[in-house]
Amino acid sequence: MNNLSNIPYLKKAGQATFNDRHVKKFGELIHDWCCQKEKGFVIIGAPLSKSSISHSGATFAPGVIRQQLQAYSTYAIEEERDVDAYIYDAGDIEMHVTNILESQTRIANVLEEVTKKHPNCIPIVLGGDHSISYPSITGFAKTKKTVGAIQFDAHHDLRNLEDGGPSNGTPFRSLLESGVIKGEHLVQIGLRNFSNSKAYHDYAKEHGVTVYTMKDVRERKIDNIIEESIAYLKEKVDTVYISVDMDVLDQAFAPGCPAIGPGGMTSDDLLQAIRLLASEQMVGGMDIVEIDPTLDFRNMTSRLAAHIIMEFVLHKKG
Ligand SMILES: N=CN[C@@H](CCC(=O)O)C(=O)O
Ligand SMILES: [Mn+2]
Ligand SMILES: [Mn+2]
Repeated sequence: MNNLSNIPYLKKAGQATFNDRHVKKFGELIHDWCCQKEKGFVIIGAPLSKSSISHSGATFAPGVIRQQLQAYSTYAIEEERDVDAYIYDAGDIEMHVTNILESQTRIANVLEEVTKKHPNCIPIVLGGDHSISYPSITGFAKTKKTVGAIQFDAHHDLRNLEDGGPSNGTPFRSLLESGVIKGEHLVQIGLRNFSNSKAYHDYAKEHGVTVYTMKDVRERKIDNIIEESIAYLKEKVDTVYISVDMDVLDQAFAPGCPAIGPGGMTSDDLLQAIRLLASEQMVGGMDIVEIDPTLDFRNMTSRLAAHIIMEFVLHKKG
């Protein structure tokens, strides 16, 4: 065997990079999943984007978000604290090539299995388009009592299913219609003008969904909105799942979303919302969806997703 490994300075491809002995990379906290039962976080990729109503390469997002986690350090200077958490990477769920319903069933089954076998691990699901939230929350809810959801989104995602089946425009309609979550247990934050229709706003009102538009976000501090949402859900549900559709952000912060537009949230507000939610014990799961890395600029949107994960892990209580 030609043992090149003995040659000084010759390293494995991709590993001949600068290393500072005093810096720990966030990626070093992430371990392969090997059925541990400890408390911690488990990253699961759900690379489905054939269900998107507009062109989407969100199937590539789990891999790109993982790469971004390798780029940052574990040190949070604002808190003067190093993140010290168990994060497992369970890998990606294999999607069916042509059968979207089959792919969604696989997502539900995996979420159910993971949360059943490892009830102390908090799932962080990386989409994929937003259609993955229906099966993800369905699987997650199987082992929980009453589940509520806080959805960050420019859109209601309450579209009818007749016009296109279970797409990225329908996950919350499906969750409400299947009874997995009740309308009064759903809080939507960041809805924007010209991105929705009256019919779906009416549907949301009729079903008791709490809606905070961008006007609410602009006029009230995000802290107040989150505080109010949690106080409201605490009275009604046992567990809260956060669903982050990255198109809730202004196009300036999230160029890698299929449905970009102006007048959205700042990355600062979204990260602050995540910090506040993470510090609530009842928050038990999260997904991040709608990033198409093929549309992105310097992986800005995936970097922000990585920061959402890092702030969530840093601030998580319970
Ligand atoms: N989660 C996204 N929902 C959007 C989809 C936008 C798009 O893919 O173009 C919606 O229903 O309008
Ligand atoms: Mn959206
Ligand atoms: Mn959405």
